[in-house]
Amino acid sequence: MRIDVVTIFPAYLDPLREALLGRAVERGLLEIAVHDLRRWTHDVHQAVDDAPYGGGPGMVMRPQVWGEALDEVLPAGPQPARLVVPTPAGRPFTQTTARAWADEQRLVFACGRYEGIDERVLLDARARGIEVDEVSIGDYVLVGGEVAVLVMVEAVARLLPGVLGNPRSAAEDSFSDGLLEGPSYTRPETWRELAVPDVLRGGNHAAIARWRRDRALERTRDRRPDLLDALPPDALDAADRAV
Ligand SMILES: Oc1ccccc1-c1ccno1
Repeated sequence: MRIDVVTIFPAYLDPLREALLGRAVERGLLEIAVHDLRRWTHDVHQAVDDAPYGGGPGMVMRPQVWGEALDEVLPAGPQPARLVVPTPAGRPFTQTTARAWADEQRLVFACGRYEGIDERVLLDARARGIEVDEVSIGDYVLVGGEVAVLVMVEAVARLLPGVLGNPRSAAEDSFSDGLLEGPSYTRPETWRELAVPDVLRGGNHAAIARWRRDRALERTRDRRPDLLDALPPDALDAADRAV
């Protein structure tokens, strides 16, 4: 997969070169290119924004600059690329989104700032046959899209073959079965007079699986009842419903 990010703050994306993602890039599992949007300005001030039509606070990012940038980064014509625009007004980005995007050949992220990007940039991209997703990483407002891109790129990249050391990690993490993951423990057996649950040390794999499922159901019911409501009717068996 190739990922392109267009931003006025390229250094914000430096964490993509670190740790797990950095190693994935070095191993050729992933290609990441970060582009400074100001490269496509032509004025001495490298202006990327202007006052909003209709008035109101803040500034809007100029279509000319974004249009030239995306013309270069996302050439015209049918192509297996998806343009992702993080915005508080977007559809929710979820693990389901991450799984779907992990199958894409190319993802291009447009980091908006200020009051956002002129709407015509997205209309023009769609008119050029490009899939455009406006997505939100949560119900809160950031200063710009860069942090949202870091979140989404990590969520997608960890699902790519070979990126995680153990593929079971992605298959068994939270949301993989529609539930939140339950509690985890490691050595020592007792720490500050707190003991690891006996069942986890007993070696009975069926009992361990049941215990973990029960804790996941309890946690999901307590913290995210909406996820339980969204499960398909046959997702919970009688033992689950008894929890
Ligand atoms: O609040 C934002 C500002 C700019 C770009 C994205 C966001 C955002 C907020 C939540 N998800 O994305």
